[in-house]
Amino acid sequence: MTLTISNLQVSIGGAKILRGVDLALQPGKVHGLAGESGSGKTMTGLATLGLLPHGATTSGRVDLAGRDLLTMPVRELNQVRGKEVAMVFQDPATSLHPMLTVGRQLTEHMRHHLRLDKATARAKAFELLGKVRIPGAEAALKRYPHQFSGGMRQRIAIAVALACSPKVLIADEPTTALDVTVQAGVLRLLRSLCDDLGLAVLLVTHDLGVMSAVADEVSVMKDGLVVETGPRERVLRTPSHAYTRSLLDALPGETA
Ligand SMILES: Nc1ncnc2c1ncn2[C@@H]1O[C@H](COP(=O)(O)OP(=O)(O)OP(=O)(O)O)[C@@H](O)[C@H]1O
Repeated sequence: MTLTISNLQVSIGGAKILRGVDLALQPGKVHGLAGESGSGKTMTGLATLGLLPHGATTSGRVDLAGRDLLTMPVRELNQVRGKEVAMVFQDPATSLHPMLTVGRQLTEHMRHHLRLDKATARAKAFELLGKVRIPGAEAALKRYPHQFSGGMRQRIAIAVALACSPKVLIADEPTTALDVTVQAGVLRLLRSLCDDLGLAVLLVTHDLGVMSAVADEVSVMKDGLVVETGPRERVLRTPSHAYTRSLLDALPGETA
């Protein structure tokens, strides 16, 4: 399922945050979205879920299989969220409830959206933990988020996001809060989920190193606009925009 953002403009309290963003996500592809802090990466991700801050005014189109998510009634949007488009945040604590077991969090999501009975949901939760490579899934279902390491928690948050088999996954700085030694594992996981499940992934990151490790396509944002977009090798090896070049110059080593 393709998600296409066309001429997306977002204003909050008179300030223009996004000034006409165009972006297309394809099934089975990781689309990296880079750019400096405040350039509008997070807002672009939130717009795809109808999660913009209260009072935001929008124009343009966020098209998911012929439906515009910007103008969709809230009830319908609640169905799309989680079920068709899901999000993973920088801090897994944002998506995981500290007082509920991992099993409960995985199964409630599925029981609500997919109307699964308890036993079926539990079997699916077990399977999901295997998919995100959490060892000892049976025991893990009974534990609480704080009983896992940061990297494991992010894997669990990814499992929760995938519980209802969404077609689009927005991952906003999913490895930024993690120790460098576990970052690569989470990125590899996202890559393989994208390939195996045919997910369309938007990977928001300020880190071009992360981008070069997993993205197929790369877009670079500056001041609320996408200033450059294209296949990873092209954008990272022969950038056409001065801003992309300056981001690359700031990197310590070789990329792409
Ligand atoms: N709730 C809000 N209300 C008003 N303005 C906001 C709100 N959240 C963010 N902004 C503004 O929107 C702009 C874009 O922010 P956004 O978080 O999308 O940037 P970003 O590229 O994701 O940056 P970062 O890498 O720091 O997360 C910034 O100027 C920010 O100050």
